[in-house]
Amino acid sequence: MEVDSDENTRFLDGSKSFLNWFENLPGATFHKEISIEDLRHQNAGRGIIAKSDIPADTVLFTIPRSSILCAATSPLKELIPEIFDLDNVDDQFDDDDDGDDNNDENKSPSQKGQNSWTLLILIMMYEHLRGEASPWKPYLDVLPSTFNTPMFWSPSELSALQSSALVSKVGKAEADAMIATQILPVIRSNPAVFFPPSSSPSDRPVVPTTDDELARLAHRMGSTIMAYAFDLESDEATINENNEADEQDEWEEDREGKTMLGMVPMADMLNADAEFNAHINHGEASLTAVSLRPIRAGEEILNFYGPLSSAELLRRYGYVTEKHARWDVVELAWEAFEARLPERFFAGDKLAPEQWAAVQARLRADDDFEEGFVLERYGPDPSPAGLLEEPAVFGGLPDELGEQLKLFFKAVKKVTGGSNGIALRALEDKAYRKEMLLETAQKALADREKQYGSSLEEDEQLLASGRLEGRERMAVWVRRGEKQVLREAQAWAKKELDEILRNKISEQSKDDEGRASKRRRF
Ligand SMILES: C[S@@+](CC[C@H](N)C(=O)[O-])C[C@H]1O[C@@H](n2cnc3c(N)ncnc32)[C@H](O)[C@@H]1O
Repeated sequence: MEVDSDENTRFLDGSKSFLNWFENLPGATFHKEISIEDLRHQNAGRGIIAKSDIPADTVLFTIPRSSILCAATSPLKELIPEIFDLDNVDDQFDDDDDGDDNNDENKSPSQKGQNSWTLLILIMMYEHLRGEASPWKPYLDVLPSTFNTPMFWSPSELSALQSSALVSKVGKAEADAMIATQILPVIRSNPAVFFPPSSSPSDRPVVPTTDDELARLAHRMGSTIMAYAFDLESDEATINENNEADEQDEWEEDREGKTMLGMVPMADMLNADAEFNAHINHGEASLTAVSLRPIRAGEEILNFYGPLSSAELLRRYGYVTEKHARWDVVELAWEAFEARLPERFFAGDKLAPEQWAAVQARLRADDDFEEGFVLERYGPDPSPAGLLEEPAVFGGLPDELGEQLKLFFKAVKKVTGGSNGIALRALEDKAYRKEMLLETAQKALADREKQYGSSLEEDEQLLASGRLEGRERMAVWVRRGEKQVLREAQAWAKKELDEILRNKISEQSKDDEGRASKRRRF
């Protein structure tokens, strides 16, 4: 990657000032045998490298909690206390069902408590707009201003994902709506807080003035949070669970199941992979990065972002790695599966079109009805030392798909008044139902594969050619991974069906032998 020399200098100076700022934080430590390095040549921004061999269980750096940028440390809490009111959260965009939506309908978004996500966006925007006055300035300066997450891809870049479910999860429209209704009203209602008259205007960044500019800044902060922020666990968590909560403990949001989100300087300089060698421990007064195993000189110090598929890694962090492919998944819509049912199972025992429609409606009205199913491999998580010790293999279709097939046959039985012989047999005979499941799935999976615009082999060739770069390569990587899971699922279903067939043949020949020996005896 060509980088101009000014940009290069800014990048390297940014790392130096950040480290200098960090090392001067009261309570911070930074191991003398590690360093922040420029990894742009491998499209990985900054990362931390071991300068010499480091034993296991070494504290690599310590981050005092007071330096974390979050609801507990932000001065915004004194300036706009109402948005910190966690009992009065506008959860329009909070997609968990924890029932903590205590909206007062008469209040404007600027008077309501934010969820941890929107609150941190506001906190970061506030610090950004403070410029030199922000105590976090050297840290904010090394955070990214551009991203490779699909949120920022053009329609043509997105089209390279073909029919990956990732396309529907990018969430650009939802993010735009969240910014318009949750973020901008707070900023517009508090101009003196976000745009104070500056004694020295050159100290402040170019101030975004239009809604569009502010929305762009909010997107940038939202995407930074997505790729950089930590859920702040607390050592006090167990105490709190025992109902002996220290009311002074600001490190826990007092909402069940939710921890505060925070930006943790230095911890977020660690890149990550599915095999890793460091872990962030959350202590009471500080967080520490600790080596999980011996790290050799020159090795990158890596964290773990979780067992994420390539698509999810790309969606949240804007990169993909070979090792994460073990968690690749593919989604199969029930509709695609159902489309393959009539031809085979009702060929001789047909449902009239109106009966078929009634079955579909009945099934979809069931509380347990699922629109789609996730196919995944099975394999152990990384070991405590951060190593993957066994490969992940495709080991079966989701149980829920089999359960929904049963539900489907119950609907057929109901609609036909118990006159459809195939449905009756399928409900009684588990082995028969399994065979149907496998045969139908095999066809539906082949159909799903065809929904992508290119074949697995073509994608493999493309990736092997070395001609792909950046976003296009990552898109091809994601769709190739999904097709790979589809192939493995089809191979698995075929193997299972072959075994059923072999068992049937051997049962048959046992029966034939039995009859022959009986005949011989008479
Ligand atoms: C928490 S930050 C890590 C520090 C980051 N490299 C930086 O320069 O600020 C997460 C971001 O780092 C990059 N990243 C992390 N691990 C990576 C890896 N193994 N390969 C490439 N990029 C990686 C991605 O851009 C991701 O969104």
